[in-house]
Amino acid sequence: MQDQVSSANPARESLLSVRGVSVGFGDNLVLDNLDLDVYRGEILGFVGASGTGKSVLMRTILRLIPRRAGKIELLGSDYGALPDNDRYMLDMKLGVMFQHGALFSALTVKENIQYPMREYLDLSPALMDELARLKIELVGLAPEAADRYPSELSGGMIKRAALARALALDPQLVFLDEPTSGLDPIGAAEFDELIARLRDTLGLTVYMVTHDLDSLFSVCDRIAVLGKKRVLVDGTLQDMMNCPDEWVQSYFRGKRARQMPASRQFGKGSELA
Ligand SMILES: Nc1ncnc2c1ncn2[C@@H]1O[C@H](COP(=O)(O)OP(=O)(O)OP(=O)(O)O)[C@@H](O)[C@H]1O
Repeated sequence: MQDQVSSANPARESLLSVRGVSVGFGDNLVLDNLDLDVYRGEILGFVGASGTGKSVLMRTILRLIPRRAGKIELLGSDYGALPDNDRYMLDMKLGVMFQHGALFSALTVKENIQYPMREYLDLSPALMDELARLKIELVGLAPEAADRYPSELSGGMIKRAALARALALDPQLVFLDEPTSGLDPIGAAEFDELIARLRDTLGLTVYMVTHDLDSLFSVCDRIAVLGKKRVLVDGTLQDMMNCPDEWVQSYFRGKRARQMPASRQFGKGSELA
């Protein structure tokens, strides 16, 4: 692995393992020989300057974009090498929340949540209603939200409904693309708390693309920084502080970062320099 600063830990179970991945469009090589791990039970915050390829990597992991080289293992399996039925089972263990929610506008919240259930499971309408009700409660929406259409929801409610849909099949690993973007600071903090609670209560593993320093400081167990077409550094906030890269320094030691209250500075087992 080139000169990446890494906290790769063979003792922990990696639910997502990315090795030597390269992705490009024509002459534009966006990712070059990139390595990354996400470990069971953690919230990984994935950051990087605009246009560095955070969405491209997430879409590549989800097989929405082909890669030119490299290997990706999800929950210990190489998707491409699996028989169809095992791929189907693997898909069910992954949840995705795209930026802006991407709810189906013609479906109610309940119908949106039930969409993956209809696609992957064969359940009675009564059971699907009960499951949707539980997911709605889990993400902190009022029961009445079930019959509302996305156009009738606030930004925060849309995020929660999209999270409920991502959790519809009880996934092990959830991908969140900028989950707090567009929310006011209180709404964003509440959403962060919800994600942390789901990690703690459901043992959820979370891959979160974010620009939100609050989220990085308060709920992420580990951070990975994308730059120069690869992961420049990954680890705790302390690792970010010690990274000599100029962008990492200005991001984590810049004015916005210094304004963070000490009480919001980092979860599990790490301390600020
Ligand atoms: N479908 C595509 N076809 C061609 N180029 C693409 C495509 N998708 C992304 N790119 C290019 O890949 C690069 C990385 O884009 P990407 O959207 O992943 O950046 P990002 O880090 O997610 O940015 P932001 O933080 O602004 O969302 C950009 O140069 C973009 O133009």
